[in-house]
Amino acid sequence: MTHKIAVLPGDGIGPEIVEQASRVMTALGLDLALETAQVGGRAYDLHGHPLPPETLELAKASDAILFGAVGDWKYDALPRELRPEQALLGLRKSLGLFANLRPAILYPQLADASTLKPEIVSGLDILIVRELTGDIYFGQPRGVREVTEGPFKGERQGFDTMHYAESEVRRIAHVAFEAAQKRQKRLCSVDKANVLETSQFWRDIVIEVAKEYPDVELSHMYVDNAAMQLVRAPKAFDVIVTGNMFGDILSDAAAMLTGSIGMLPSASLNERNQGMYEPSHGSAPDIAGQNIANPLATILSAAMLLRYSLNRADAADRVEAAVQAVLEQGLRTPDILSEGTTQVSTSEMGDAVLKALK
Ligand SMILES: NC(=O)C1=CN([C@@H]2O[C@H](COP(=O)(O)OP(=O)(O)OC[C@H]3O[C@@H](n4cnc5c(N)ncnc54)[C@H](O)[C@@H]3O)[C@@H](O)[C@H]2O)C=CC1
Ligand SMILES: CC(C)CC(=O)C(=O)O
Ligand SMILES: [Mg+2]
Repeated sequence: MTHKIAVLPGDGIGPEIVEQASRVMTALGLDLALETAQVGGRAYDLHGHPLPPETLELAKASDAILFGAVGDWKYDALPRELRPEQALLGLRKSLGLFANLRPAILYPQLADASTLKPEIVSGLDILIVRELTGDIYFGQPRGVREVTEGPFKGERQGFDTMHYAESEVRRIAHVAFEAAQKRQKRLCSVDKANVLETSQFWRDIVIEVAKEYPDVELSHMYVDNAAMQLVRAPKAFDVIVTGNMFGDILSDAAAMLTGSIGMLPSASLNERNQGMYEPSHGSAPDIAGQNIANPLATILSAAMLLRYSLNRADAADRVEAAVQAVLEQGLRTPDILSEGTTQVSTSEMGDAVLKALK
């Protein structure tokens, strides 16, 4: 059976890193049909919208999506609905991709690349489960309004709305408990229940769901402390489950434990295990077009695609082993370069992974 994969490179470094991941997927010799479409600022330039209908249709009709990144400073003055980032939010919402899995693994070869001491990060293997289609990123109403009473009367005020429905919390909690069952059976739910009603509600529901998973040890942590613990003693975590905004922030922090944000892949899944796979980082306009971005997060995202959406754990293992092999050979893009290693470009890193594929 041919698997249809939508390839959406996007902006900035997106096309450079997705090219390498596409090459790796093609080289596996599987029955895959890769089809590319425009998304983000590039789609806005060409079609007047960051998520053109043809791109959305292709994504919906595919078994899985390989996504690069979107965004560039030059689009920041556009109305919100036309900004490149809306394409990503639109895809997540339209496809119901509520479960975002962000594994933060420190490959032993990169112990020196992390900004943290090797003893703090060596052996690190944590999984952040981020809710992806709710929270303040999608809550309505939002906007800018005039204040009509109180100390700020007459001023303009920006506002957003944070909310979570019970079913939204339940389904992401189930994903996280099930993931924990397959790992060290420890789940930490991160919230801000000491301040936010939404968070207290989140916590109450997670405690209810926990009754179905007596074999998983559940703990709770406020997000400010979680940010601190991630850099103080990250190995104390196994699986973290959290809301959309806290997960966005904590996963960037976790990325630095692995040496670089260029190493952190992600899978965004819906209830049918259809998925969008993308690096956790953005379009990095500061390094775009220079052939220096790290493509490994995208290549590892392709491995997650094979594992979760195509049920090809064997092929995923091959890709992950090839990434390990190139790191073992000492090959590094500038973001993970350390003493005694060899600097390579984005495309040379892709070449090396292809060569290392068994
Ligand atoms: N999933 C997506 O498409 C996301 C898009 N963005 C967008 O990306 C643009 C830039 O946002 P930033 O906040 O700067 O975040 P960013 O993740 O693009 O970059 C942050 C820093 O990490 C570096 N970096 C990122 N990926 C790298 C890689 N593969 N190899 C080496 N270095 C890498 C960048 O050079 C930069 O110094 C904005 O327009 C933002 O809205 C941001 C986050 C996610
Ligand atoms: C551009 C944002 C909506 C996405 C983001 O920062 C992320 O998913 O990590
Ligand atoms: Mg982010």
